[in-house]
Amino acid sequence: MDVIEYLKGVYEAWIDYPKREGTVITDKYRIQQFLGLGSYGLTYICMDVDSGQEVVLKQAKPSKGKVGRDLLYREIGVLGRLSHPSIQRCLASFEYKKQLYMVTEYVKGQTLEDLIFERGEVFSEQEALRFVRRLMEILSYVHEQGLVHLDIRLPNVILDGDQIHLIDFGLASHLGEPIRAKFGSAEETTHREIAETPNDLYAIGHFILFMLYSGYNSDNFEVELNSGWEDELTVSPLTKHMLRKLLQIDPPYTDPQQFVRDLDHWLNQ
Ligand SMILES: Nc1ncnc2c1ncn2[C@@H]1O[C@H](COP(=O)(O)OP(=O)(O)OP(=O)(O)O)[C@@H](O)[C@H]1O
Repeated sequence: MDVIEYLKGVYEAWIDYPKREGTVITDKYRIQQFLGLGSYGLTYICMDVDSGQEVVLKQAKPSKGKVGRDLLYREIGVLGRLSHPSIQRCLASFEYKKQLYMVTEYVKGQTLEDLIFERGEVFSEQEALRFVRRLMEILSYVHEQGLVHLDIRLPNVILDGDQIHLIDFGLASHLGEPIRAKFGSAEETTHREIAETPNDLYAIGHFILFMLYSGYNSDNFEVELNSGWEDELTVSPLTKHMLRKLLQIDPPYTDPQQFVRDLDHWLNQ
């Protein structure tokens, strides 16, 4: 690494350094906990001191400059179009000391990633398909609004009691738009795919595999997920059929409702 790159890294880490707990933004949002540093934002749990409500505050990463702001503006625009009990509402957006912020509802509960990998939750085939059927209701709503989520993954699905929430609309695109790869990722400049519902269905296929592998005894989870799930998992022929279509091994579902019909058929048999 040359000296310039090194100094740039040090400078970025310094300007992106998370704010301390207790810091108050615009006299209204008191920072309670830093949640994480994403590809273009810093996210905190805050207390809205006026309403006493816990909210999530996302700040565009200062080091990403205009690009970070544009991506956060985009996410604000996407959330503004959505109104669904399982999707966090955008409560406000504002500029403060030349920084852009977005305020959304705080979703309590645990991500599917934490449930499976930290708490060791195991999902049977039926439980996994029932869960995904409910997730498809949320996703169908998103698709009906002309959007594709493009980041359906275990950490972006939260279970709060019996309620499922879908979060992280940072990559969401309008149907037919060219897909932007995750900011800073290796494919950033090479991705040319168009955003379509099968992109989300493909991710749903992987999502189901992760849920089904929760009951699989092995030390080498990742490797096996990418290789022989058809040999390793014992699932019904219809589940295998659905997975092969979702994962585009067989001709994919062109309409998500075809998948929902197959799911309903499985669940009602
Ligand atoms: N509304 C929310 N309620 C609860 N937790 C949230 C909410 N929004 C984000 N989080 C959590 O905050 C953390 C940071 O989220 P954020 O979307 O900023 O970045 P990321 O998802 O980690 O990265 P990237 O932006 O690169 O996808 C994640 O752990 C996420 O689960």
